[in-house]
Order: sequence, then C-alpha cells, then structure tokens
Amino acid sequence: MTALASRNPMNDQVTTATHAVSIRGISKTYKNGFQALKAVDLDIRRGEIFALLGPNGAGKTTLISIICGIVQPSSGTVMADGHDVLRDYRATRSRIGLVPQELSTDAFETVWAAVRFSRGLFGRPRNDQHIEKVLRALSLWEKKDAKIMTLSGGMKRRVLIAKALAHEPSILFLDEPTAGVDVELRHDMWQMVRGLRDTGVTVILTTHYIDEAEEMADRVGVITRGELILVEEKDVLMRKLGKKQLSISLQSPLQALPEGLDGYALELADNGATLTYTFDAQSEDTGIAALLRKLGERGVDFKDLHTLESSLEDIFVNLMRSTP
Ligand SMILES: Nc1ncnc2c1ncn2[C@@H]1O[C@H](COP(=O)(O)OP(=O)(O)OP(=O)(O)O)[C@@H](O)[C@H]1O
Repeated sequence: MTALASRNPMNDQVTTATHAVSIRGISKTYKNGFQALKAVDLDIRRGEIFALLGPNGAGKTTLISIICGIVQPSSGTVMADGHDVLRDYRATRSRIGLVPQELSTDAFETVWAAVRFSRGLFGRPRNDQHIEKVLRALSLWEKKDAKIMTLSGGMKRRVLIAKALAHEPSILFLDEPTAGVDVELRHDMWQMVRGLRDTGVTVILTTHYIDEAEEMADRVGVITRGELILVEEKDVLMRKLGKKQLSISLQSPLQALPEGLDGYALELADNGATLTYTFDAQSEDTGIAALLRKLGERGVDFKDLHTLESSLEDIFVNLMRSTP
C-alpha cells in the first residue's frame, strides 16, 4: 500500500481551532438507565494519532459515536474542527470519517460505486481522481470493479476505510481497524494510517491490540467503566509506568530466595534456575550493582544476565488491575 501523499485541503481551511476535537463534560446514560460515560474531558490535537484503549464495554464506541454525532450525549459538549457537533452537525460530520467496527457492506455494489457514493453523501463534488488515489493507497485499485460480496474480509475492511476517506475528512475515526485481519495487512494498515497522519489528518483509533497502540499512537487514553482514567504521551507513559526486569540465569538452581535481600523485588522462575529482579525504569540507581554484589557474597553465581522492558500491554494490564 502507498501513502496518501498530498496535503488534505480540508485541514487548511480550518486554522482557528487549536484542537481537532474538544470534549467537555460528556456523560451518557442510555435509556435503560446504564451510565456508559461519566463526565469525560478530552482534547485531541490536530494531526496526532490518538489511541483509545479500554476493556470491553468501557465506553469507547459510545464516545466515538457521540463525537460523530450518531449518539446524543446526556450532557456536555463536543467541538470538532471548531464546530459544535450537535448544533453544526452537517459541518462537523463532513469533516469526519468514520470506519465502523462492523462490516456492514453494500454487498451488490462495486467497490468503485460504493466509495464514490460515500463521497456524494457528504455533498462533495465528484472527484474521480481522489477516489482513485484512495483505492490505490489501500491496494484496492485492482478490485475497483468487483462486487463487494466477492471480496475477502480484509478487503471489505479496506473498503470501509476507503468509504470513510472518500470525502477527504480531516479527522478519521477507526473503531477496531484491524480486528480479524492478518498480520501482513495489519502492518500495511498501520503504514497507511501513518501516511494519513503525514498528510495532516487527525486519527483517533480504538483497539484491543495494545501493540497496535504501542506501534502507532502519539498519545494514549485509557477508558474504563465510562471514565477516562489516563491520557498521556505514549513515550512518557512507557517511561513513567514501565518497569524493567533483570533476568539472572543461575549456575545452580535455588530452592528459595537468598536470605537478607528483602528490599529487592526478586522472584524465582524456571524451577529456581532464574532469578528475576524488577526495578523502576525511571530511577537513577537501579540497584543492580548492589544486588549482584550481595548475590556474590552469598555464593550465588550466575552464567547470564539480560534485561527486559515492559511493553504497553504490561502497563495496561497493571493499570486495569490497580483500578478499583
Ligand atoms: N444502546 C444501548 N443501550 C444500553 N446500553 C448500551 C447501549 N449501547 C452500549 N451500551 C452499554 O454501554 C457500555 C459501553 O459500550 P461501548 O460499546 O461504548 O463499549 P466499548 O468500550 O466500545 O466496548 P468494546 O470494546 O466491547 O467494543 C456497555 O456496557 C454497553 O453494554
């Protein structure tokens, strides 16, 4: 797949708003009384890739649907490109592209017709060149005359993305973009999304694949039970909450942890053949030198050492465990 190279004209039209999306005090209680969102505040920066993470039922799709004007919030405001999504629905909706989670398809349409029709829905004048560019970028050009029902699942997902890009949105929402697609296509899609960001499009994605957020996102938001519990630059998050682990392969297995090392976060693994020491990635003194000295004093010899860093997935799992 190739990147969509040229700048998106929609982005240059709106320079007044500082944020692509500004969410203030958004709450949502569904008709059955269930509160899916609780006073969410969030600013999405122009031109960033923002990943919204959270367990099933956390409220991700509800939040996206509210920003896109599909679901009415119970309270609060959302501005997209400087326009209120409720009061200025048409103006904001035309700036937004939404790739939904479900594969709802126009089975009997051709790829070309479905994507071109999507552009028309937003009142944009016909532009076959743009449609061709989008289809080529998504490796769908060869399939442009194929009926959608004849495509594979991964191709259908790409058609959804093409439809969402047909009207040149400046903000793109991807709800679980790579659910059920193969590894190669996932990597292609990541590249394509980065290419979009490079043309100035703001990308907001939800995902259950934490490695996807780790790979792509500039910032990460974590939502659980309707509350946004954390918003952070991905790199800062990984530095702040990340732990490092030193794995020490021992010459001879141990039955129990050596005495007198209570202050160290140590665990025995591999039936006593490996000692792991978890330390704070941020602290200046890791304590490794002192630990190795003390092990030596106790006659614990090792044959190999290596360090491991926690992934965003480890951080996310720990966060979910520590949230009441
Ligand atoms: N129309 C509705 N009526 C009542 N409850 C709803 C409705 N839509 C969603 N909910 C509930 O709101 C909560 C949040 O749902 P939402 O789809 O936003 O979660 P999500 O984070 O996107 O989950 P997933 O990762 O499973 O897609 C869930 O408990 C869901 O059952």
